[in-house]
Amino acid sequence: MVSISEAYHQIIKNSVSLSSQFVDLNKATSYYLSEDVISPIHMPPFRQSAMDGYALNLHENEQYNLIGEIKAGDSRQIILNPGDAVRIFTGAPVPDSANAVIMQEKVVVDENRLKIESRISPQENIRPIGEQVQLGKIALPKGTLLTPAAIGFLSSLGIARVNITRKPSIAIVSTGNELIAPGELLERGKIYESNITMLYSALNSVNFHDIETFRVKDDYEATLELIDKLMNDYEMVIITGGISVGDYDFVGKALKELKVKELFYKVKQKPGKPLYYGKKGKTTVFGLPGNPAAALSCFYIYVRTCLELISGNKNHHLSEFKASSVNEFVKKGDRPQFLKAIFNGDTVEILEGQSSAMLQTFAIANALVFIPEEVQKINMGDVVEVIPLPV
Ligand SMILES: Nc1nc2c(c(=O)[nH]1)N[C@H]1C(S)=C(S)[C@@H](COP(=O)(O)OP(=O)(O)OC[C@H]3O[C@@H](n4cnc5c(N)ncnc54)[C@H](O)[C@@H]3O)O[C@H]1N2
Ligand code: MOO
Repeated sequence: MVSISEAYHQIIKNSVSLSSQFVDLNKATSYYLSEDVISPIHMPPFRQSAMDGYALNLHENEQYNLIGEIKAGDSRQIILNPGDAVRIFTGAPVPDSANAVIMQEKVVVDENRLKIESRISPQENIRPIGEQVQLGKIALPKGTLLTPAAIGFLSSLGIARVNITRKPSIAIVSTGNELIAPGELLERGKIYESNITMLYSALNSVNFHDIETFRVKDDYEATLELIDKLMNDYEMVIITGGISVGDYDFVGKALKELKVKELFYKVKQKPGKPLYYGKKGKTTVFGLPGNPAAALSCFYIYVRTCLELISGNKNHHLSEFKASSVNEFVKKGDRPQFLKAIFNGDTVEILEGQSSAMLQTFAIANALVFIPEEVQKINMGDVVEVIPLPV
């Protein structure tokens, strides 16, 4: 059995970025850049007006001669002498001979004469060439998450394809004779399968979509055969159930037989003690406990960390939040615990019903509270560590 920090460290040590691939920018959302993007242009590419108003060649006096107009998209240069003004609009190119733009609200216009009604400084309301980024400089560094803002920014530089770190192909497997599908008759001893749908949804919620699902009975040969095939066909295999010590828990035995390198098995934590992590060739395998709430906790803490790292995220942190508890909690046993909770920014409520078989509490939680090994009791007002959950 390893500690939580040893387990986490093993994941950090063994999770290597997948290969990179060029994709169209409109397919790149939520991927990480696999290399620096160098700007192919100055942005903005020309001196741009930041306001609708008048471009001026400043002089001592408040009176200007209006000599023309420049709209957004125009390319012509107008030459202004000191005391000249041109009508200009937001985004239009400011003539080289103009040195300020005044908002139209701050002038009075009479035919071709213009009087400015407030002080104006040189370069006011002009966006200089390359203000955001200069040609040849790093626009976004390797490892940047391609959010809508990042995609928009790259688009503004005329970039249509980007080199991203790939995300893994993922197989989710449920094990168990007791599992039936929705619509099937709920005979005594059976339960509806929920881990596959839950993990599928959890993966989608953190932007992983290349997923196939599989079911296997508590049968050693069938388990061995399926895992063997999946380890060859997928880059990540997430198995739920059959990883504990019962006579019909065949996952550990199959992984051993298949010579998967065990990086850890069993973590001193609650829930999720029988968690397994291993690798064979290009494929990572997690054996999650069958108990649904334990499986989901392990997903958020360990599987997601691994997914982020192999997908090129260099800055993944589980939690940077602290909040004061609005209630008391007494820990049973000495294992560190991840507790389902509701976090509202300053305070956090630890929920009733923490059993690893219960999903109802998890369904209303938006965070996990971490209780370290040495803490036995949380008092009202104690500051605790909070891990927010993705929605
Ligand atoms: N003698 C011991 N027994 C157990 C130990 C132990 O240390 N010694 N650990 C317990 C803990 S902690 C956990 S967690 C479970 C984990 O067991 P498995 O990972 O082998 O999971 P199963 O036995 O297959 O199932 C456990 C539980 O979860 C339900 N389940 C499984 N798969 C699904 C699914 N896809 N959808 C919904 N529910 C599922 C299953 O029916 C069981 O109720 O072991 C303890 N035992
Ligand atoms: O580890 Mo189990 O998940 O405590 O019930």
